[in-house]
Amino acid sequence: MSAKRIDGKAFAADVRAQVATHVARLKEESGLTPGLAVVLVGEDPASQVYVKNKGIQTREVGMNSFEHKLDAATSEADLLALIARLNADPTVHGILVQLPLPGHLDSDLVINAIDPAKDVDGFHISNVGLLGTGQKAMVPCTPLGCLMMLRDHLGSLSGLDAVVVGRSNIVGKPMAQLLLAESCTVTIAHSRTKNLAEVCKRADILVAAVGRPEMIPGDWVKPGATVIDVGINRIERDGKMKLVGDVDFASAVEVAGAITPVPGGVGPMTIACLLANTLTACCRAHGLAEPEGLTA
Ligand SMILES: Nc1nc2c(c(=O)[nH]1)N[C@@H](CN(C=O)c1ccc(C(=O)N[C@@H](CCC(=O)O)C(=O)O)cc1)CN2
Repeated sequence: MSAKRIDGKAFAADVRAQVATHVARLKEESGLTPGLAVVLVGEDPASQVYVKNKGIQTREVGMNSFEHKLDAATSEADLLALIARLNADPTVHGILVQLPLPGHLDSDLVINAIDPAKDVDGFHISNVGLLGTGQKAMVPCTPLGCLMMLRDHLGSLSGLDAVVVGRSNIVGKPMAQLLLAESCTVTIAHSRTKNLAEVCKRADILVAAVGRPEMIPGDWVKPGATVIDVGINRIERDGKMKLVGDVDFASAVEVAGAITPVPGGVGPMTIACLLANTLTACCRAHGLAEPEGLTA
C-alpha cells in the first residue's frame, strides 16, 4: 500500500497561523512586537529567494522584519560590527545570518558572535551544548520542523529505532539529539557507514539529510517506517531542472508508512520554525510564558 504523504506545506501554514495568533496576543497584552533580523552576504540566488521569503513570512505573522543585504566582499570586521549592533538592539529578538557565507568569511566565528539568546538558528556553540545536555536551547529550525511532523504523525516516539543519515551541524547532529531526547534509540549514519542499507532498514524513523539526490531507495526502507526527507537537490532530468530529495520517493512511497515529499515536505517547515523560534526568543527575553507546541 502507498504511504501517507506528510504535507509540510499545510503543516507549515498551521505553524505560521499559531505564531500569528501568539504575536497578536503579545502586542495586545504586552505591547511587544517580535523582531527578526536576517543578514545576507553576497548574491547566491537560492539564498536570495530564502531571505526574501523569510521577510515576507515574518511580516505576514505580524513581526518586524529587518533585512541587511551586504556586498559579497564585505569584510569580517564589518559583518561582526553589524552583529554587535543587532545584539544590542532591543527591538531585535532574533538574528539569522544566511548560510552559506562567501568563502573569505569564517562561518563559525560569525555565528558565535551572535547573542545565544537571539540565535534563532540554534547554531551558536552555546545552543549546541544546551541541546546536547538536555537544557533549554534555541533549536535549529529544520530539525525542529522534522520533530513537529514526527510527533504529529506518531504521537510518542519513545523506544523507536531512529536512523539519521547525515552528520551536518545544521541538520544531522541536532536531529539526532532531538530524537534522543524523545527516548528513541538513535543511530547517526553517513555516506561511509558500512552496510548502510541494513542500518536504514532497521529504522522505524528514517531521516535522510545527506545531500545526495535519491540516494536511499525503497528497498532500504523498513515496511511501515516513517521517512523524513530533508534533502533538497536540484537535478536535470529529461532536459528539465527538477527538485528531488535524498530518498527515491517513487520506490520508498510503496514501502513506508508515511513519507515527506520533496518539494513540499520538510522545506516549508524551516521558515515556519524560524518564526516560532523568534517568538520564543521574544518571550524568553521578556520573561513571558513560551508558546506551547512551538518548541522542542
Ligand atoms: N542560516 C541558515 N541558512 C540556511 C538554512 C537555515 O536554516 N539557516 N537552511 C537552508 C536554506 N533555507 C533556509 O534558510 C531553506 C531551504 C528550503 C526551504 C524550502 O521551503 N524549500 C522548498 C523548495 C524551495 C525551492 O523550490 O527551492 C521545499 O522543500 O518544498 C526553505 C528554507 C540553507 N541555509
